[in-house]
Amino acid sequence: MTTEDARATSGQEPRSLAELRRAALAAAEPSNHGADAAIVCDRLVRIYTADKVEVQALQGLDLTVDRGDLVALVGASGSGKSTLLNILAGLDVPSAGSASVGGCDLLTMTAKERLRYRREVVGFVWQQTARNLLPFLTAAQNVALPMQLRGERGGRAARRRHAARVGELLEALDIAALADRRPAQLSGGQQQRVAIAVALANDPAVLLADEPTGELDSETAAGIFEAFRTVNRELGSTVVIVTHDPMVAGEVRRTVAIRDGRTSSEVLRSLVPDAEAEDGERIGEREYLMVDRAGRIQLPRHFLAALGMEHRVAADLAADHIALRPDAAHPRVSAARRPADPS
Ligand SMILES: Nc1ncnc2c1ncn2[C@@H]1O[C@H](COP(=O)(O)OP(=O)(O)OP(=O)(O)O)[C@@H](O)[C@H]1O
Repeated sequence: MTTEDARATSGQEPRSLAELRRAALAAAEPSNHGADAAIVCDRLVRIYTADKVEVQALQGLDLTVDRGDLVALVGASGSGKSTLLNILAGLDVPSAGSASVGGCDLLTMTAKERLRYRREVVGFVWQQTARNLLPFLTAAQNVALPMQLRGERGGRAARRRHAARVGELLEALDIAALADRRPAQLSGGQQQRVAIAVALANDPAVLLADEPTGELDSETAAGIFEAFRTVNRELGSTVVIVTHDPMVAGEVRRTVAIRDGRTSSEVLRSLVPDAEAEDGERIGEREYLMVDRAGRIQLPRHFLAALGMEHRVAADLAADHIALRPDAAHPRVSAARRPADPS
C-alpha cells in the first residue's frame, strides 16, 4: 500500500487494534528470511576498562538480522544494548569476535572506510531529537545533506535526483507539507519523522534507532513507530530499534532480548489460525532461547527459581527434546537440616 492509499483509506471506518496489529506483523514479514543477512554478529566481545577495572559489556553476542527485517532489541539497563548499537553504527570497535553490516567488516575498516560506512551503509535515529537534525537547515535541507556529503558528481542531474529522493522520503513519512520548516518550528514527533528521512537519505543497508520514542508521549510514539513500519514496508528498509517501549516490542515480528551482554531469547510473532477469532486468525507468539556456538543457553531466571534449580541441572536427551531437571540425586540441604559436625 502506498502513502496515497493510506491517506485515502484514512477517511474510512477506523480499523480495529487487532486489524492494525495484524497488518503491522504481516508487513514486517521479511521477504527472504535467512538468506543474505543485513547484520551478522558472531561472538562479539566489548571490554571497557575504567579505573583499571574491566567491564565486559558484550560477552560473545551472536545476532543475525535479515534484509527487510524489522527487529526490536530489548534488555535491562546495562545489558549491552547501546554498546551493540554503537558498534553497529561504526562509532565503536569490538574487542573481539566478528561483525558485518551490509557486507562491511566492522573490525577491519580503515578510518576512511569507517567514514563512508557511517554516511552510506547505516543510518541512525537517536533518542535526543536535537541530535538528529541541524537547527539552521529546513527539513528538506536536512534530508538532502547526507546525499550532498556523499560528494557524488553529476551537477544538475544529481541535484534533481536528490530533490526527488527528498520528496519521496518526506511523502512516505507524511511530512511533505513541513519541508520548509526548521527543527525549532516542528514538534518532537515531526522532528523524529524528519530524522528518519535523514537517516534513509542514502538508502542505507540498515536503519538503527536508539530509543527513538524515548522523549515522546505515548500517542506521538505510536505515530513514530508506525513511521518505522511504513519505511520497512514501503521502502524495504531493514530496521533495528533499541527500545524500552513495550508497545514497540510487542508489535514487531521479532523481538530479541539481550541479557548480560549476550542475546538470550527471541520472541517471534506470526499469524496462526484461530476458529474463535473474528477473522479466523490471531497473532501467535513463541519465545525461543538462543543457543550460542558453545551450546550455551540462558535459561529464564523465573524458570530456574520456580523449580529451585541452581548451579547444576540433570540433562537428558529424548527423541525430540532435551529434558532439564533439578539435580534430584544431590538435593541442596539447608543449613538447619545439615547433620552436626562430628568433630
Ligand atoms: N565507556 C564505558 N566505560 C566503561 N564501562 C562502560 C562504558 N559504556 C558502557 N559501559 C558498561 O557496559 C555495560 C553495558 O552498558 P550499555 O550502555 O551498553 O547498556 P544498555 O543496555 O544500553 O543500558 P541502558 O538501557 O541503561 O542504556 C554496563 O555495565 C556499563 O556500565
